[in-house]
Amino acid sequence: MMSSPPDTSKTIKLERYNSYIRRVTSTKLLNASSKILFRTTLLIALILVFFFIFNYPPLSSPENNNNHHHRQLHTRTNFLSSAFGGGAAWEKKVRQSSTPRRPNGMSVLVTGAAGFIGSHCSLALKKRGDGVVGLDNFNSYYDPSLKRAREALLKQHQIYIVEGDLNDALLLSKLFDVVPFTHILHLAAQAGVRYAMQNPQSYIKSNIAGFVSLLEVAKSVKPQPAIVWASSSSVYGLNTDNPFSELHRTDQPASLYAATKKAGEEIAHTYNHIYGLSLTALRFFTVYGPWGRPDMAYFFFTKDILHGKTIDLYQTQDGKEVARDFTYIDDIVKGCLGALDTAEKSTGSGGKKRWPAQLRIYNLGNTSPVGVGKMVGIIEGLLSTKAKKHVIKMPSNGDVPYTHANVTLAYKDFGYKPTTDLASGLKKFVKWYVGYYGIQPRLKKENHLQPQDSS
Ligand SMILES: O=C(O)[C@H]1O[C@H](OP(=O)(O)OP(=O)(O)OC[C@H]2O[C@@H](n3ccc(=O)[nH]c3=O)[C@H](O)[C@@H]2O)[C@H](O)[C@@H](O)[C@H]1O
Repeated sequence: MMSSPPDTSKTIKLERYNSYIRRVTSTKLLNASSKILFRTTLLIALILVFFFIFNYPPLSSPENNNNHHHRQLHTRTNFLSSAFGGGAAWEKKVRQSSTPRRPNGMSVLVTGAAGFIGSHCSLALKKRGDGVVGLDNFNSYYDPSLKRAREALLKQHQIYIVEGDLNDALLLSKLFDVVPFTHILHLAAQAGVRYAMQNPQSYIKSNIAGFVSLLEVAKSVKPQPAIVWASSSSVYGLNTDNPFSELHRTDQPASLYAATKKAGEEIAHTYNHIYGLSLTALRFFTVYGPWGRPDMAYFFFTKDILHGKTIDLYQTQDGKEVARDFTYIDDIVKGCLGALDTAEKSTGSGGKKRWPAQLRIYNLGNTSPVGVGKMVGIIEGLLSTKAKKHVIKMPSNGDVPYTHANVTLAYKDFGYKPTTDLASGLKKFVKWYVGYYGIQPRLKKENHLQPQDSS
């Protein structure tokens, strides 16, 4: 008799049930362990964030940490440091470059260090043993490759230029965290009188907003640095008294460029008055020389004459030649260093002044104006090439007919005495120009125009 098959349905059901329980349990276990993993990761992340916000090791002097505003900026910059190449290696470069090599040497932040006057002043400061760190945004107002070449020259002298903008308050604050600068030589600006009609906002951005951004940081740090900065002969505008004295009126600017420089002088007054910042404005008069600015007339006249291109020579409305108190770069550098050397310490702390601080304005010119026709004549002689001239009435574009500096005040306070006449200065410029651009013009032997590499 065939026995009936055993009834397995119950066993199968039980096994299915068991395997279902096993699957559910293992999934639950898996879920539980991922939850633990997720929560642990979250906790670690929170601890890290907390650590970075409140416990990041301070880079600044202990005084800085007393300043709440400054500390807030400081904390935020730590997060951004990678954005502008911060970090240990960056800080080391900044520290090395800014360390003075002479007793009681200065530690100077030079803004616009890749610019014409900025690069010359940085080199002069470094050569005499002061510490220098540059700041420059390398904008393309004129050929940035010239700015890069100046940067390379400074690098050969162990001067580091930080690439950044004046309006980047976090970067400025970070720089002061790393170095307690004793001085700022503020030369970064949107220059050029006529370009202001093409790009007015760039003047507001650099010369007003950028200046205020720098002053805001300078007034907050402890100790506050002393500031020497570039104003301009153009502030005399429509003034007709001659030679221009610091006592003459400067409330009639002829260009937006001049207006922003004049505004800078008023803003400087405010920061001196409220916060006790020591501020010195230098009114530069048409500065020229090796490594100069390609947007300036002497520079592009040289280029155009060499290329056989016609140049425009401006005349006043009544048919007179326009003239400038052209000032050679080496004289200007001496003036800048003299102003830095006689700058007194700022007097503010914790957001207000403790007692009145120094506030100064000086003309730095050459004291002997030269007509643009004569200037072109000198260049023609040096290049042994006749210029193709197009004499026109000065367009109404912000230009002024005449500048002439009285420098008595700068002489009295720091011995400023220009010593280079236009012919000698232009000779040095042309030597540099033909060397830098690798040009061999039909040089007269007697001009001795062998290329040189710097001034
Ligand atoms: O002292 C300053 O504070 C300023 O100096 C400089 O301005 P300026 O004195 O105007 O120099 P610059 O342009 O070289 O013109 C020189 C002469 O050539 C005449 N000029 C100019 C162009 C032209 O095509 N033809 C011409 O005759 C022109 O009429 C003038 O007579 C700086 O650029 C400026 O940034 C600011 O720092």
